[in-house]
Amino acid sequence: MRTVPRSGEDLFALAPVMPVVVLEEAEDAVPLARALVAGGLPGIEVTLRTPAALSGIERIAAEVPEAVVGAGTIVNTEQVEAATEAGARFLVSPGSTPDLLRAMFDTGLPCLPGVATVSEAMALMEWGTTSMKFFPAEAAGGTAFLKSLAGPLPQARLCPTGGITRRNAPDYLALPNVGCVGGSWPVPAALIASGRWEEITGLAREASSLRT
Ligand SMILES: O=C[C@H](O)COP(=O)(O)O
Ligand SMILES: CC(=O)C(=O)O
Repeated sequence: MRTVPRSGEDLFALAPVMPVVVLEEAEDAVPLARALVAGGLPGIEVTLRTPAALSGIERIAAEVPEAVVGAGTIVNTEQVEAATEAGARFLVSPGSTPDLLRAMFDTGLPCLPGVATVSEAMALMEWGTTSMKFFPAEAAGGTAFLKSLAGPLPQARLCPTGGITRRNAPDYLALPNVGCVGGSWPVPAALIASGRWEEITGLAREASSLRT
């Protein structure tokens, strides 16, 4: 069944962890997505950091209807267009600039623009959104930053990413302003490169049971 996320909150509701994928080979996209879905992680962020990323998004969107594939590491307006054309169902950026935000929101897709400061979170709320990525989470203050942010900006809901591990993820997920966490730990490059899909399903299963 195809799930259609309409908001950042819908993305947060998919699973406690959003795997952040760096795809070297487009052929790996479909088995990887199937492995993640089988482990309970249907929301998948494929970062636009490799030449294979857009083709990978296209393949997942076409062939794995149970997955909700989005594009990450969007840093310019051309990538917004390319990701949308490839069939991305949500858009993620590591940071926020006015031109990028306008292009992302114009698509009508759910978006998680990146913030690392209080002013950036406030600027995003002026755009009318309370759903955002907190990047780079560990380097920019981690759980202490999020606890402080919840005082003045309790409406902001974030997906911390960058330095999250299976060990510190529960500390983030316990916070009321964390919608989900993002991380590469369920999708290690070495396991993808050697096609060890069952091991990835195992990591995904462990990640998907982190909360509740
Ligand atoms: O830049 C963000 C990463 O792709 C995800 O962060 P991580 O590798 O620290 O989990
Ligand atoms: C940090 C992240 O998720 C991104 O590169 O979009």
